[in-house]
Amino acid sequence: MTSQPPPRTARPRLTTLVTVGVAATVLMSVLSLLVLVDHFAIDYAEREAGLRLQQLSWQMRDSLNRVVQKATGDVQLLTELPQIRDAKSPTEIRQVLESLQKTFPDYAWIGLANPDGSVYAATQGLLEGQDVSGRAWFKGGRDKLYAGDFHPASLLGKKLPYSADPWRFVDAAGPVRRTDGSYRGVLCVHMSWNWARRLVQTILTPADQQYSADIFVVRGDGTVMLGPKGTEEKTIGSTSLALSQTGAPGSLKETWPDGRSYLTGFSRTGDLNNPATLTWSVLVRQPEDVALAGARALERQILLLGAILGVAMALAASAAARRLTRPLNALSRNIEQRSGAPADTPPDALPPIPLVDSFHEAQVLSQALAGLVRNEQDHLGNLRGLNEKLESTVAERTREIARKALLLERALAQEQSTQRLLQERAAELRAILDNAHDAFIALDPGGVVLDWNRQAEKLFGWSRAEVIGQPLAAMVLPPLLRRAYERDMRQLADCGADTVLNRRIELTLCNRAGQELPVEVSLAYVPRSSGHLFIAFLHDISERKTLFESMEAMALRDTLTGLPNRRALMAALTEAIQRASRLRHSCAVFFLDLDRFKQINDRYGHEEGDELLRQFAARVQHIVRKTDTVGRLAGDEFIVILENLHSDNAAQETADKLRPALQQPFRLKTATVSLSASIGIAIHHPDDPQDIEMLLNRADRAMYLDKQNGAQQRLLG
Ligand SMILES: Nc1nc2c(ncn2[C@@H]2O[C@H](COP(=O)(O)OP(=O)(O)OP(=O)(O)O)[C@@H](O)[C@H]2O)c(=O)[nH]1
Repeated sequence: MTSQPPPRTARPRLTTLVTVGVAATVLMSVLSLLVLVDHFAIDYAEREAGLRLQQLSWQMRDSLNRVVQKATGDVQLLTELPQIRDAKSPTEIRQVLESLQKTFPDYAWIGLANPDGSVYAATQGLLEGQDVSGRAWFKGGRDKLYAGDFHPASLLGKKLPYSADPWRFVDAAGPVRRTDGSYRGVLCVHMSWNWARRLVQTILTPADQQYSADIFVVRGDGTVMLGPKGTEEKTIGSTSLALSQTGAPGSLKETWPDGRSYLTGFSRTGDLNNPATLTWSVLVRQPEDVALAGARALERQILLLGAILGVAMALAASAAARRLTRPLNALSRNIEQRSGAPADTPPDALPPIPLVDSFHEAQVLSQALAGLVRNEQDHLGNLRGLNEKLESTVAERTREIARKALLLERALAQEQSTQRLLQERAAELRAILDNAHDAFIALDPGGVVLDWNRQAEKLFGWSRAEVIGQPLAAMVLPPLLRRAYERDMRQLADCGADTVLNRRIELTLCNRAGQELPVEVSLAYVPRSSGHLFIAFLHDISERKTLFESMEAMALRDTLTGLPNRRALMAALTEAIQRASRLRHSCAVFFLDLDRFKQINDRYGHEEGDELLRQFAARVQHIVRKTDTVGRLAGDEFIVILENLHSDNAAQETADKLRPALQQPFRLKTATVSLSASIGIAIHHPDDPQDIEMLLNRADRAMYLDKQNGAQQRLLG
């Protein structure tokens, strides 16, 4: 049998694995680098941009603060000038104001209002005589220096020359007092907002403008005073605005209402507690994609470089792997050719394993394979030899097994026949047991019933099913015998043999109804490997017992009179003298002999003689006490045993009672006869020797004397 090679599953080639592995490694490295760049470079770029925007915001804030400071400083300077304080005419004041306006053209209007609010003097005479008492600058500048927030021009806008941007002002005002201390009025400068627009141009470098940086100057109410086109004088709300209003400078990334993400630097101008300053939020924003453009470009370059590097490395790895696997492939092809060759190809006809020397590992592998193939051929040779030997051994064993199988088959057939025979024997035995006249009981050594035939069912009244498995003692033994039975069974089980085994013994058992049952038992012991067995055959001997008892009774009775015979009389007399000694009473024996009985026989025949004897016996029995014993000794001789005598006279008295009674005529079948009986009395006292022969002899002798006396009396009479 040739073993099939395991099915070949499709596996990737080494070249593919190396190429993919190198490409994946490079890709992983590039991706890791990208993650690092993203984490550090983008973060760095974000922080740098935020810092730059924050600095721009500070620059703008400082510039705004400076201009407002300058305006309030100029107002303070003017209010302290004597030409203003003590001027006699508006012209004097106008000259001073206009000369200041020339130095700073963004002062669109400078004027002095009287305490009642009418403009006293102003640059270019604008608004002179007009009432400005309602203006914020007038109210705020009456007592102290005051900076007025961004507002549109009202009256003045129409009087000032045309401007591309609408006129917007920021005011600075302060009180003017004459040198004598009297109140002169309020001086105000309207500063055009254009200066702030210019400021943005100076602060934002061309580079910042190119990168779309925007500056917002926002009033406290959120109105944009300065910002990119379209945003001015509109209200905005952003996190950076809210943060800047707290006074803390900083930068953050946020999404503006246009939906774009911006980096925003923020700060706040002025001082909330100083009315001579203005508090504005300065926000400088730059789109996030513009701010981080450098870092993103770096990211793309790395990705591109990584891709090029990956492809290059993968190609190089693929080439290297192909070069490495070439000798291995040659070896594989050779091995496949060898494997595909028919099984009976002689080893010399197979292509030899080529020795590769392109690199060390391939060289070692080819040498190892060549060695392996040599070893395999050697082993194959050995294996063939072993296989042939094994086949011959197997054939021999197969023959042996076939022979043994045949023997086994015969043994089985024999066994089956023996089994059948055994079953037949068992059936026969069962039939024999069930039809046996005796009851059959099988017991285990513990006295538990194992078998119980039909006769046993009849005898004891228990069915076979009821007693199998039950202890025998509980079923058939009278309670008094159980203990003795259990002891005997133990002895039997211990010794295996006993006096009761293989002998017939008589026992009294009881049946289901509790009636005693005399049985004759023969018990046998059967030693067995599966547990010893006691078997018992029980024969009901009730009838035999009854017969025996009646025979025994008959043996002790006189057949003619039914009285105890001689044998019974001897036994009764023995017991009577024993009782007399024991109870300390006297007893007496009467020896009765009919007188001339022979004549009755001779005259009337034997049957009439028998009848006379029966009537005589009945008459004696009738006269004495029930406890006294009357028996026939032989022929016409009778014995009466009187017990429990209180005195010797009592015996005589009984004899005296008997005599006349016995002399009464006896009615026979053919005649009526009268006769007498001679009575001899022998008394036994408690201390007399217990000798019944002697006692009877004494009574006999007394009877003989009595008979003689009776004969003499008859002769004399
Ligand atoms: N009918 C009858 N006669 C019996 C029986 N046994 C003994 N006899 C007879 O009884 C008679 C006894 O006779 P004896 O011993 O001479 O006594 P007897 O004739 O009475 O004479 P005495 O005793 O001397 O008066 C014999 O004739 C016996 O045959 C019996 O069973 N039936």
